[in-house]
Amino acid sequence: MQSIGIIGVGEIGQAVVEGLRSGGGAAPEVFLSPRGARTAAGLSERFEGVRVCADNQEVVDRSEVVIIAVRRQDHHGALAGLRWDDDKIVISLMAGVATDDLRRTLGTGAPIIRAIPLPAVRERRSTTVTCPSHPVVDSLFERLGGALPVPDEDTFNVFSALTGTLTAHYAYLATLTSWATDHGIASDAADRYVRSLFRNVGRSLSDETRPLHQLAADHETPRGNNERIRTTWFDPANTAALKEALDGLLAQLR
Ligand SMILES: NC(=O)C1=CN([C@@H]2O[C@H](COP(=O)(O)OP(=O)(O)OC[C@H]3O[C@@H](n4cnc5c(N)ncnc54)[C@H](OP(=O)(O)O)[C@@H]3O)[C@@H](O)[C@H]2O)C=CC1
Repeated sequence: MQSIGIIGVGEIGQAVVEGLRSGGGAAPEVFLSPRGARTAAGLSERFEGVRVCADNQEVVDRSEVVIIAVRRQDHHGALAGLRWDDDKIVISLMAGVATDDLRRTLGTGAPIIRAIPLPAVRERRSTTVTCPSHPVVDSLFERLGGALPVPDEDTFNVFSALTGTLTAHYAYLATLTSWATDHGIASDAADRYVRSLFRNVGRSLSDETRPLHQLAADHETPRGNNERIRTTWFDPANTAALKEALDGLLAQLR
């Protein structure tokens, strides 16, 4: 692939460009849409071969692969009226926009692939779910940390819902910290300790030989403190509430 365009240069668009340009190797030319002007200008200053286009049509015209990374509510405004040749490859990062709906908006027979890269693609450390599998798209995301192709949008939406749990995890950690400060611990000490605890959890997750339930068991002394919190807080009602929230999100994504 020689050229890649990005329509919507925000948080995730920027991370993709940084990932493509970090780590060396031949990188495609990158053409950016002009909105998100400061971010786009910053990227073109930092990286050779990254240019800001005059408008979204120029991004499409100059690129073999076009990544759409605008917010769902902005996509009609960003895309309506653009002309797409059928030999383009379109990658949509927008959560909750079905491929058939996007095809109607774009009015093209070009392949449309949905993908869920996460900000860690900037360090080439995120596994990106793609749907359906496409050799060019999968090899692009392999380069950014790994591709996990899935065959249909029902499956894709389940992964998309899982992605929606990330900030709840950070909020959980922040709640632990604030509980400690309520008990008189200095907030910087609580913050430092909670980060240290869960950084080690992150490291354990890299060991893919142990299933997740076994990781939990391996960290738990029978009738010890961890078992107590797991069974008194993460009880069946709490588990059901989490699954219900995920079901609600999945229904909205379909
Ligand atoms: N953030 C993430 O981790 C992930 C996000 N996504 C998806 O990617 C999409 C973007 O998310 P995110 O990067 O967080 O959002 P941001 O709000 O950070 O970025 C969206 C960008 O789109 C730009 N934009 C708005 N309208 C237009 C237009 N008409 N033409 C060109 N660009 C336009 C905005 O410009 P301006 O600033 O000028 O308004 C902004 O720079 C969403 O659909 C989201 O679901 C998918 C995977 C992960």
